[in-house]
Amino acid sequence: MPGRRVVAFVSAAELGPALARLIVSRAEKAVSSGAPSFSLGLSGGSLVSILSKELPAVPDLDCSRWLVGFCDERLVPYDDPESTYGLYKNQLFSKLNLPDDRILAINPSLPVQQCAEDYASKLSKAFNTQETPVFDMLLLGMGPDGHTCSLFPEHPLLQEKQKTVASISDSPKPPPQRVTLTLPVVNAARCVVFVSTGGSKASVLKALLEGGDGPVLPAALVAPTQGELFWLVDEPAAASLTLDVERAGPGAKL
Ligand SMILES: O=C1O[C@H](COP(=O)(O)O)[C@@H](O)[C@H](O)[C@H]1O
Repeated sequence: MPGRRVVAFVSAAELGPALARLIVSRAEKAVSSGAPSFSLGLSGGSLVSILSKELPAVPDLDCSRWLVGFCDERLVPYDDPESTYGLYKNQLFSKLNLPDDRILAINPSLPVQQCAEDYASKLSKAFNTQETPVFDMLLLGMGPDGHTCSLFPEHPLLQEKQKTVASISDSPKPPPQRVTLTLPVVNAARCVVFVSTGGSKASVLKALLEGGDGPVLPAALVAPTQGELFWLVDEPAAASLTLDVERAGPGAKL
């Protein structure tokens, strides 16, 4: 795929600081271009601990102009260990100078469909548009089944073209009720970064990046129309790949 960069790091410990540098560089680019904010969409899962370790370690990081949303979220109270917002609030946001009103979170007390509509209207307001919001950067994970956000293999939500945010009540990965950005929003972003680490991702990563039998995996449908696409992986995840992969050393700047 033209423009896609697949970058392999020896370990997740080397990948983390490079990811933090990439976020900071795109934040500086957005802010210096005169944009009112740097809009960043976070995913849950393994990204929570990577970001919670790496971002607070960036010297003098100024997040006062960041606008942070969620690529997907589980419909559980904030104090539930499955709440992505709850995890970031405790592990990351409390360590950054990120004002509360710059964080766009779901309202988990609403029924799931209303919750998705409510989150969509928060995005519309924050991005000041009735059209597709364009995030400066989205950070995505990929499950071992090839799902990303809460977009699962062979699920009808993969066909969603109108909504910016959708609800799902039958997520194959618990908890079953979630809200998720849709593919049109993901593919409108200026920069999309997948982070995939560990040997459990090796076979799906190969199928996804090199093609394979079976239905198209949700993560393979991520192809930003104008933006950059990065796959940051560690050696265990990259172990089965035969395509050309950039090898990055410590201190790599992307
Ligand atoms: O359930 C989810 O899983 C994916 C992938 O998580 P990972 O731990 O395999 O990286 C995550 O991106 C998504 O936000 C989350 O809701």
